[in-house]
Amino acid sequence: MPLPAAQFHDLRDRRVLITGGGTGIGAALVDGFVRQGAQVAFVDIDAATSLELVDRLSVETGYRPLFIHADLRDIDAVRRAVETVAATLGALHVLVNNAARDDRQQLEDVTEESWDESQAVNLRHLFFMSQAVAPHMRQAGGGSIINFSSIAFLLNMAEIPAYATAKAGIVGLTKSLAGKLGPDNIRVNAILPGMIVTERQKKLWLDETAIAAMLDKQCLKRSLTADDLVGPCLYLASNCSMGMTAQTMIIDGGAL
Ligand SMILES: NC(=O)c1ccc[n+]([C@@H]2O[C@H](COP(=O)([O-])OP(=O)(O)OC[C@H]3O[C@@H](n4cnc5c(N)ncnc54)[C@H](O)[C@@H]3O)[C@@H](O)[C@H]2O)c1
Repeated sequence: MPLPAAQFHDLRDRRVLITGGGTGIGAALVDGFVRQGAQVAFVDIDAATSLELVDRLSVETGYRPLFIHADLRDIDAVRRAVETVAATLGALHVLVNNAARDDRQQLEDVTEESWDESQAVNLRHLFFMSQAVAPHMRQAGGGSIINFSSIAFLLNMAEIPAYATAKAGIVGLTKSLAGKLGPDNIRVNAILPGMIVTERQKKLWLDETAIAAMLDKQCLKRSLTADDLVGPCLYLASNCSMGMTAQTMIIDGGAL
């Protein structure tokens, strides 16, 4: 199903930073913000795929998003990325904290190291990204931070104890940051996707049986794709949602 070509005119020239923008939902978001005429930067650990995206968008739209190759588990690299974006594009208006890695693990196999690794890749950088962008958003007169959580933490899924904990933590983080940053006109909201059929999901976890089981739960009887997240994210970034902060938006085809 093609995306409706909605334009959020206030997003033109807005400076936007997206984490994990190289593939999956993040790549659809980079594409979506570029097509709004925003100035887009993204961070990813996967340089090859990210540079392919930059080249494709450059050919298709004439705009080259700024790609920063960094590992978000490294908090110094997180801070450097924000400073690079601010120095190159100017003070940021929008941060989309999207990067994550939904590794499966059995209860008995979780170690202290694997637990900390999961929180580092799925939770910690969202706080430090937000901390680093807040002064730039204040300078810009306000901003919007959009944190990607997941409905997975509400589904009693046995094989993702650390990931589910991180995704639940993102909702708490969103509400705390919204309370702190609201007086500076910085809004903070979370998106909880349901089953989104991306290349990685198809390769690792989503066989026909898993897709059929989720479609059975959904009200909408089609698989959602990365494009289904673009409109909600643009809306949360735009002033169209200017009264909305500290909220969670569930995009799951009605699975919950
Ligand atoms: N796909 C789904 O079904 C689904 C469901 C619920 C929530 N989500 C959430 O949506 C967001 C995007 O998911 P996705 O399915 O597109 O994931 P994905 O794995 O396809 O993409 C994640 C991106 O983040 C990057 N990344 C991972 N670790 C990184 C690191 N340490 N440093 C820098 N970049 C890193 C990856 O290279 C990749 O480009 C995630 O927060 C995920 O938890 C996805």
